[in-house]
Amino acid sequence: MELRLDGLSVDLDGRRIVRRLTLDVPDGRVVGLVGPNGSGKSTALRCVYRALSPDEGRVLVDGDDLAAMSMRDSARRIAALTQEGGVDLDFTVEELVALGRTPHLPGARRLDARERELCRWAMARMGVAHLAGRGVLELSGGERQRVLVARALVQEPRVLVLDEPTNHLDVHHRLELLALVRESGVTALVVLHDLNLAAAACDVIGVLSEGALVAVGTPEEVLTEELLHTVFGVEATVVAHPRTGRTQLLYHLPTARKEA
Ligand SMILES: Nc1ncnc2c1ncn2[C@@H]1O[C@H](COP(=O)(O)OP(=O)(O)OP(=O)(O)O)[C@@H](O)[C@H]1O
Repeated sequence: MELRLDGLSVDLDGRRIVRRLTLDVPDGRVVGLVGPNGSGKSTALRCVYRALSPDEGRVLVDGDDLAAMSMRDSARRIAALTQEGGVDLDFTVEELVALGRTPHLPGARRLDARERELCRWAMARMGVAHLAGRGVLELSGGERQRVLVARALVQEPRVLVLDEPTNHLDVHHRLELLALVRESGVTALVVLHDLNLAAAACDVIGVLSEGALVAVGTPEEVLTEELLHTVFGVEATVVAHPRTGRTQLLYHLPTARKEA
């Protein structure tokens, strides 16, 4: 299933936050959206999971305009792991994970045996099976994040939208999560701050700056020393990973300016 952001513009409080953003996520590919703080990444993603309607442009899923779909219909196709998808009700872990099935449950139907097995699989896959009976409010930030990923998995989405999914996760779980997204074959659009993780995990990277897409291509094409300097204001040396050959960045700490 392919996702297309087609000329999206978003105005908030009279300010244009996203400017004519067009970006394709081909079927089964992982596309990263990166950019400095405040460049409009989360705002663009919010249009995809329908927390916002764009002022211009459309979001297309396999050519179908999201705006013309029912919320339930789009929730069957798209799962989102968001910054605002917090948990404020005291569900147990297994209850929260089971809620991922909601878009697929007509009326008050209960989970069937396959769906219960799917929930167990997702909790095991995210390493939270041992927390099944615990209240989600008692979990650490990283545990909770992994529970939310398990909930997104049981939704069995064709498109996954992830806003900074590695927040709160230790390095092991960061790598596991991105490997899982890659292996799952799901079409994924993911906002990442860590450019080395983006380079390792994404087929294509789009770079937003002040709401506009200023570069798009493979990590190797996009993550140049010049772009890092002009868009992010950092100095870095671009190298090829000695084992995988993929682009990686070695950052230079800014030199402290000496007082005159
Ligand atoms: N509801 C809102 N009302 C007004 N302005 C908003 C609103 N939400 C976001 N903004 C502004 O839009 C701009 C882009 O915000 P957004 O969260 O999309 O950026 P981002 O690229 O995801 O940033 P970060 O990397 O810091 O998470 C920011 O200047 C922000 O202050």
